Amino acid sequence: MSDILQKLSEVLEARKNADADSSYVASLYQAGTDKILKKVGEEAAETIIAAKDGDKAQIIYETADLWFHTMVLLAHNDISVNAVIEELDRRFGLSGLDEKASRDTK
Ligand SMILES: N=c1c2ncn([C@@H]3O[C@H](COP(=O)(O)OP(=O)(O)OP(=O)(O)O)[C@@H](O)[C@H]3O)c2ncn1[C@@H]1O[C@H](COP(=O)(O)O)[C@@H](O)[C@H]1O
Repeated sequence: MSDILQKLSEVLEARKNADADSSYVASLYQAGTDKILKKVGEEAAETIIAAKDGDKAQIIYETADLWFHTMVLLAHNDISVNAVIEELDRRFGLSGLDEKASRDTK
């Protein structure tokens, strides 16, 4: 895992014991799943708009917001970022078309 994802994961875990008044992440945990999901949805929509506009800097900025809020969602569900990385690793080299074909025959 990249160093920043590892370091951010550790901060997100530590924020489970933080005060919502002094931490944005703690305030999301305190607000609960619906608030976190709302932020994930908003950031996904903003990423889509940036991509439609063809603004590369804005796509990077909004994708960082989206990844960050997705990581908060994972942490809130006690799922490590490594679990997602392991899933991507498991899929590595398996064509999406082949994977879909194997599902369609089941
Ligand atoms: N990477 C981030 C990060 N990316 C985005 N954001 C925040 O996510 C929010 C994005 O929401 P919006 O752009 O919609 O802004 P907003 O209108 O203020 O949000 P709402 O009031 O609608 O919730 C902003 O408040 C950003 O500051 C982040 N907040 C924190 N981090 C990381 O998380 C760490 C812990 O943060 P705290 O818990 O606040 O200490 C920080 O040190 C950073 O490393």
